[in-house]
Amino acid sequence: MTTIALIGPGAIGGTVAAWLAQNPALELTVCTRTRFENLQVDTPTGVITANPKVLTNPADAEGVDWVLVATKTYDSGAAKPWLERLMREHTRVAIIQNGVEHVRLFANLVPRERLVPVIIDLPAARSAPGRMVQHRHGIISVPQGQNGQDLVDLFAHTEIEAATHEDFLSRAWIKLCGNSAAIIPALTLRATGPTWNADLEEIVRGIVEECAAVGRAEGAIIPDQVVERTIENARTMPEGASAGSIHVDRLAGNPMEVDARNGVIVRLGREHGIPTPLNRVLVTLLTASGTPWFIRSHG
Ligand SMILES: NC(=O)C1=CN([C@@H]2O[C@H](COP(=O)(O)OP(=O)(O)OC[C@H]3O[C@@H](n4cnc5c(N)ncnc54)[C@H](OP(=O)(O)O)[C@@H]3O)[C@@H](O)[C@H]2O)C=CC1
Ligand SMILES: CC(C)(CO)C(=O)C(=O)O
Repeated sequence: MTTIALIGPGAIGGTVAAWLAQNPALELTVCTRTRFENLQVDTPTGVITANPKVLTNPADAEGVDWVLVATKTYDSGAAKPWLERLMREHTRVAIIQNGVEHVRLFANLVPRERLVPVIIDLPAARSAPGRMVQHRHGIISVPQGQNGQDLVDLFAHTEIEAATHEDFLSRAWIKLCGNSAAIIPALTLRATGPTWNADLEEIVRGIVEECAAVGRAEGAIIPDQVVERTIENARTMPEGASAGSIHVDRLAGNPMEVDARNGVIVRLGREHGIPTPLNRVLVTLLTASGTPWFIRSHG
């Protein structure tokens, strides 16, 4: 029996946990902030359900073989009390988050040799605690090596396609290029397709080209088609479509992963001497437009 604890059962964590729980050889514990009874995911091939052990207090957690962290990047620190209880000498910790800083964010919490960064392409949303919709087929990418392969094996029974990659760095930056453009709909609260024009195209191109330039300086191989594909996706984004989790967070008045998705382009760009004026302006504006804490707390 392999024991797994998943921290952060939101859109991604809840979906991943429900898929893993379909294998009775995996003993799953879900570490949550908001209690729920069971998991139910509407997947592209039907509804799956699961009844994992649910914990709300880190003091109740015990050592496991694997910890999967699926909090937002801005909640990474919240995983600390859970990790302190769940980790034993052999425990490996997979970080399922967007961005390119999985290792940096958890460097002071998990020994590097037991940390597995994960990139997930899987559009999902949460309608209520424990209730998720998985909109499309999911893909998981991890670095090559024993840890990566062992994580991939955990997903063998699922419909999520997991694979190791020799050049994980490039996978992460290519995903970030796609994610970087979502800052526009998160800011305007409109799909980009219906208002597309040459000026908007120049802005989207600039955002993604800045991301690609910084990624390449970091050592990633990013083909030009990645930039063109991202522009095409933005150009054809239909009215009413969601641009993904950052857009959902802005609409819900939640904190946003602005720093992990676009701020990082500015920060690392600065280190490499690469100008990132568009990302800088948009990060500043989106950060300034975030819902103030007193509105979030008091409605
Ligand atoms: N949604 C998507 O389609 C995709 C998201 N991603 C990435 O995956 C990551 C997760 O995103 P997503 O699932 O959308 O985020 P959600 O906001 O849906 O879920 C985050 C979860 O973390 C939980 N959490 C926060 N703090 C704690 C804590 N102290 N203890 C336990 N749980 C905690 C939240 O609790 P609570 O239930 O109280 O809110 C919530 O369940 C992000 O990096 C995102 O960018 C990647 C690909 C697609
Ligand atoms: C665009 C998407 C859904 C891709 O998996 C994503 O990464 C997000 O919403 O954060």
